[in-house]
Amino acid sequence: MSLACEFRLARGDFALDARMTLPERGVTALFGRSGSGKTTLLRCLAGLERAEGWLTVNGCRWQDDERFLPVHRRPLGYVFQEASLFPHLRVRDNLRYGYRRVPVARRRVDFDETVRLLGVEALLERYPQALSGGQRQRVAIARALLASPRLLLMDEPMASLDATSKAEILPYLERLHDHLEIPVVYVSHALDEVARLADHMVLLEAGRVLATGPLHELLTRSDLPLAHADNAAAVLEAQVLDYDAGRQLVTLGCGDVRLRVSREQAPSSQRLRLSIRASDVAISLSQARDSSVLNCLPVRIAEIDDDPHPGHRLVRLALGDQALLARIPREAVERLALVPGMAVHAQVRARALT
Ligand SMILES: Nc1ncnc2c1ncn2[C@@H]1O[C@H](COP(=O)(O)OP(=O)(O)OP(=O)(O)O)[C@@H](O)[C@H]1O
Repeated sequence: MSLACEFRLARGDFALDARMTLPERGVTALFGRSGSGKTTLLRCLAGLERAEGWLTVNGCRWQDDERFLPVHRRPLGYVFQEASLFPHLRVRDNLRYGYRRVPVARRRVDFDETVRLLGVEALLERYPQALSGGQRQRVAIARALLASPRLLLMDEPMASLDATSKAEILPYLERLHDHLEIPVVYVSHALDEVARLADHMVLLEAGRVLATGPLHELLTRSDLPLAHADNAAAVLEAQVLDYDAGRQLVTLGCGDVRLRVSREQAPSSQRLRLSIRASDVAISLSQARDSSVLNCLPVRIAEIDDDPHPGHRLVRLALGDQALLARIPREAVERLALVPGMAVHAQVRARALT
């Protein structure tokens, strides 16, 4: 366990009352609708807000009833919506600024490696005003990492970017999973972004933690709002097993399950994250061999729930030890006499996210 906290804070009508424990590495998404308290909680972690409660990071007490480590003494990186680089310094000097302030013995990152990780090698001699929004954010992230933080906080780092810049920066953010050995707390209210980047999730509602856990679990829990969203989707981690170049078809393994995805090439990383939208899953009683859908998987019905669209029902399906969601017409549930516990087949259109 690497980060645990409990915070209470009142701001006008709003009250934060949050307790959470985060894993020692990986990206945790702080997710919730606007005004649920994501930024406030992030600011409490940073010491920018003086909440009541306590915070332990990596075994060190940063805050409790007796002590309060001020923001400048907390070894953390903070990336804001808008990159705040020094305009009068070249990228290289912006990056060196935080790096040099850390004594050599306490440095945990290599300058060149971090520059490569964020792909900013070619930008080092430029000034911030000569960078695109996405490039500025990559420099801001590199600068935060070069200060050897024990915790990286990111507050909607893509919120001010257009779609092209978002697409450009996403692969770099994805790389953070594999390379960083510190917890990353990532604020977002975009489900698609979270599905792509996060490993864990803390779901906030009106200042309280509604649920916390692995991303794939929270996305498919029918007692939580995510499963009922219009773009509800399950996320699976899969490994490339085979690539048929002629047909541009990748076969992926996810536990004992085999899935196929159309793709122009198999990724060199060999690991893929798949998103399977509830609206892209159909159910059949037998294995449909005369369907154009690439995947027809044996599954078991775990739960049938109401859906916000009254003509539909939300069906949770157990696929090995993973879960899928299917949004299917109410009429089909009746006609096929679907009930929990039943073995059926899921016709699945999967999208590779990476
Ligand atoms: N200084 C303050 N004084 C009064 N109310 C505040 C103050 N700071 C934040 N709030 C209120 O606290 C609530 C939580 O705000 P916060 O910015 O943490 O939410 P959020 O989930 O990050 O929202 P968004 O997604 O819109 O950024 C909001 O209702 C906000 O109006």
